[in-house]
Amino acid sequence: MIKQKIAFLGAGSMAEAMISGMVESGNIPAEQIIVTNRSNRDRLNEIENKYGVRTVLKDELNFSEVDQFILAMKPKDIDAVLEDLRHKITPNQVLVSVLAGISTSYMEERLNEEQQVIRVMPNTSSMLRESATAVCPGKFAGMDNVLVAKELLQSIGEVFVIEEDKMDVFTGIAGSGPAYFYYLMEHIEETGSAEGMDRETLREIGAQTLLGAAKMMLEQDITPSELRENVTSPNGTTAAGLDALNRAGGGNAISEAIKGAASRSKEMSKELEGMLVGQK
Ligand SMILES: NC(=O)C1=CN([C@@H]2O[C@H](COP(=O)(O)OP(=O)(O)OC[C@H]3O[C@@H](n4cnc5c(N)ncnc54)[C@H](O)[C@@H]3O)[C@@H](O)[C@H]2O)C=CC1
Ligand SMILES: O=C(O)[C@@H]1CCC=N1
Repeated sequence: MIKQKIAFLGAGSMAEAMISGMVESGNIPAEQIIVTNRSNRDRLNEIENKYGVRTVLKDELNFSEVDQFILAMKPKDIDAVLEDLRHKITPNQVLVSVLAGISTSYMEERLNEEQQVIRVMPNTSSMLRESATAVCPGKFAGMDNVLVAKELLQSIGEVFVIEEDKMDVFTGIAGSGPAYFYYLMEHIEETGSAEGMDRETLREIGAQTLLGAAKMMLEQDITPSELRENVTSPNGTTAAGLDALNRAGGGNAISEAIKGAASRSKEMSKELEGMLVGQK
């Protein structure tokens, strides 16, 4: 059971997915989770009523009672948040950031000396405790706090400790990844309904097919290529489908999606730095 007190700075969709999974897991009591935003009390009330966590506006937060802050605002708001936190936090407190594209050094440089920062990348499947989450400690993060952050994140899915230079591609694969599968499902529904099937049934069929394939990959000791070959009879339907997929550039499209998201992630800290220079 996690004993630390956690405060979410930000109460949007990513924060809610994490809160939901954490509370559901029972690994941390809801009363040890405090959720804040800038001014939207209705949203805080909604979160409080749904999950039983404590909520306050950010300016009402008692900073000294918090062990780990989870930064869950948009990347564009990071400078204002760090400027505010710099004056309020102490070196024994930890900042866990879910922000895409914002490096640990970007945050460390804008805080007081030797502040503990941990960069993480969950995804919205946290809500069902099925996230694939990356963790990457900054250079001042203490091992005991990294372990607590890991334990917290394990309550919302699988955790992968990775090096920071892999964080952008991880974001392209797993942070943004659910959207690619939803996009795939949108096309499955579109195509099936054009053939006269109803969308609700198609959603179940598509999702079950995806879930089955995901479980085969996780639970069988076989590579995806071998699994694909096992589905593909010579001169059969799968061969025809894969051939059409290749001709339409399916494999390349997936690579390009990951590279596009990763390159956007790389760009984001730089863009913020550019914005600051531009303002001077
Ligand atoms: N949505 C997703 O699938 C994922 C999002 N992320 C990251 O999570 C972060 C949040 O994303 P969303 O939840 O989608 O955004 P969102 O726009 O839904 O939520 C942002 C929240 O931050 C609050 N906020 C802004 N400034 C604040 C401050 N100074 N103090 C406290 N709260 C403040 C806003 O009021 C809002 O509640 C982003 O940085 C994103 O890169 C990471 C992984 C996946
Ligand atoms: O689209 C974004 O920037 C965020 C980060 C990963 C998923 N959503």
